[in-house]
Amino acid sequence: MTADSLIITTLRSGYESQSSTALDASLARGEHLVIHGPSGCGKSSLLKVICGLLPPSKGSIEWEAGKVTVESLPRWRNQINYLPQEAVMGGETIEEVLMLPWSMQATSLAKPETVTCQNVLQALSLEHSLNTEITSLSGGEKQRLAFARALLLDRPIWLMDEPTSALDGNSRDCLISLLNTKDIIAVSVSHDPIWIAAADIEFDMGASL
Ligand SMILES: Nc1ncnc2c1ncn2[C@@H]1O[C@H](COP(=O)(O)OP(=O)(O)OP(=O)(O)O)[C@@H](O)[C@H]1O
Repeated sequence: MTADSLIITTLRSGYESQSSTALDASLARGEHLVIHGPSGCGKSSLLKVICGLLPPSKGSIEWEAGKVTVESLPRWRNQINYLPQEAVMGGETIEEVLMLPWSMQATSLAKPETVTCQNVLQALSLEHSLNTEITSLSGGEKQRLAFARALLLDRPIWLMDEPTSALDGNSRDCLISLLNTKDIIAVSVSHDPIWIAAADIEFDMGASL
């Protein structure tokens, strides 16, 4: 494992069944861990613990050779692209949504050029102008727009909850190919067998129930 590996040790949220196995994983750049299992077994809660949105009931997360603690949470959150089940828009137009991290000063990256924004939209087959109203987008388009913003943010760790739930097969395949080109660590929660098969490591939360 290299210094920028993500090491998850016996992690539990406390919302899973007592009999389920805790999560142990070591992920290097370029690797994707997928968490799957029956509805309600605690997948989203575990992902929220990895995000730092919920405290763990047990276990730890290590990144760049340091444990993620309450003190290091702000830095940890700056490493993460969190894509929750319901895509968070935070703006009225595509441009406002893409620029949310910059308008909230949540990143020190330079504001992307218009052409860069147009390129990420095109990479996700979003053929809309930047001033398109969000209310005119479908659920799948909103999900892809959240991915476009994540691409612009260019963070090393992507945490995705049901990333393909609103996508058709083509969009899902496009997203899998796109993620494979990125030098990121990905952890996702999914019920989608094709998404699960495309990941490098599987964690079946239902296996020990
Ligand atoms: N903040 C909370 N307070 C109380 N119970 C919670 C909380 N968060 C989650 N739970 C409970 O923990 C269990 C696991 O929920 P979670 O959303 O993590 O499951 P999941 O495996 O992701 O489900 P699904 O596949 O249906 O999205 C559920 O019974 C849920 O009601």
